[in-house]
Amino acid sequence: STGNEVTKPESYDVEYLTPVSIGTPGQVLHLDIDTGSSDLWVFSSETPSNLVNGQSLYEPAKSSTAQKLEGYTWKISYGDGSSSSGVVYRDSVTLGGLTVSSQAVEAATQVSEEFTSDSNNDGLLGLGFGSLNTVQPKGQKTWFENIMQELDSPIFTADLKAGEPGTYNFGYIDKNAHIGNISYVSVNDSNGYWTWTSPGYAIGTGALVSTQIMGIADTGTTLLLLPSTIVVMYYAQIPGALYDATQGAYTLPCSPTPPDFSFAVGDDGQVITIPGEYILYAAITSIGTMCFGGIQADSGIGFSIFGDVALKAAFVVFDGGKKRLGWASK
Ligand SMILES: CC1CCN(C(=N)N)CC1
Repeated sequence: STGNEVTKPESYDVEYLTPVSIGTPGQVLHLDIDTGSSDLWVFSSETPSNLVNGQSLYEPAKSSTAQKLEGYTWKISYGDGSSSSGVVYRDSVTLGGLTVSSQAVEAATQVSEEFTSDSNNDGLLGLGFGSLNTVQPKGQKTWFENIMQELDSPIFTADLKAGEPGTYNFGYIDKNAHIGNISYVSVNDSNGYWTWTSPGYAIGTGALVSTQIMGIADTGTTLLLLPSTIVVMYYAQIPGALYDATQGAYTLPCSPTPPDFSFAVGDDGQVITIPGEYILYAAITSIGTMCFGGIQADSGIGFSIFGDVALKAAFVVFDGGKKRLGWASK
């Protein structure tokens, strides 16, 4: 089988939300598909109403196929300091027309302020590796791990776009969605993420700098987080760019358009070029002409993060069968 689903950007492409149907009859929630985590959790009838602010709720009591996993709990915290926790059901979950009949659905009984204030986001659907799943006493498989063997090919692809809807495909590669070759690189899943190593980068029209950049392909992170040395080099090319200690981030003039940023993939010379305009992430209102940089340092994380700023410049194949990533321009 194969499937596909449209995913829509929130403002500033901060995240992309995808319709997912849970239970019988189907309850449609809009979830943040996140290759950097491995829990499928949702706002629910068990989320205290003071923590709910417009989100759609999963109501297991209204699903004839919901089964409570008695004594099972989950608790997760994300890179940005947000967190959630709760209880666990098994129920039918359909994404892109593909149904997993018994998927662990984690119902939130607690969510942090960041989630309460994000009224369009009804929860997360993790597509990292199952080793990251937080359910106790037994970790649960992701939706992709559960559907994989039904798929024509054990893969899914991400085609995120700047300021417009993109697509997640399951089980096949849409040749019309990419330009030129797909270059594949091996994935080390030992930390549960889609971890790979880029062999180098280029700034603007400059020559490729050969250096290994180990990072994760992460649809759930908004920006491109790279080693500080590279980030300093990039913003040094931009008059007026500066590290704003109050924001804890690099900022740059919103005009002119800054240089493109390219990263290499594989040993066949493939590069993915991020247009400079993607690096003008958002205007910093109080200062007016200054913008928040779409490239920031990965300090303290231990690896780089190829988040949406990078992913929306590429067609990316997440190959669960061969544990590899494929990158193509589009
Ligand atoms: C290493 C961190 C990357 C960002 N995260 C995520 N996409 N869920 C959390 C983990």
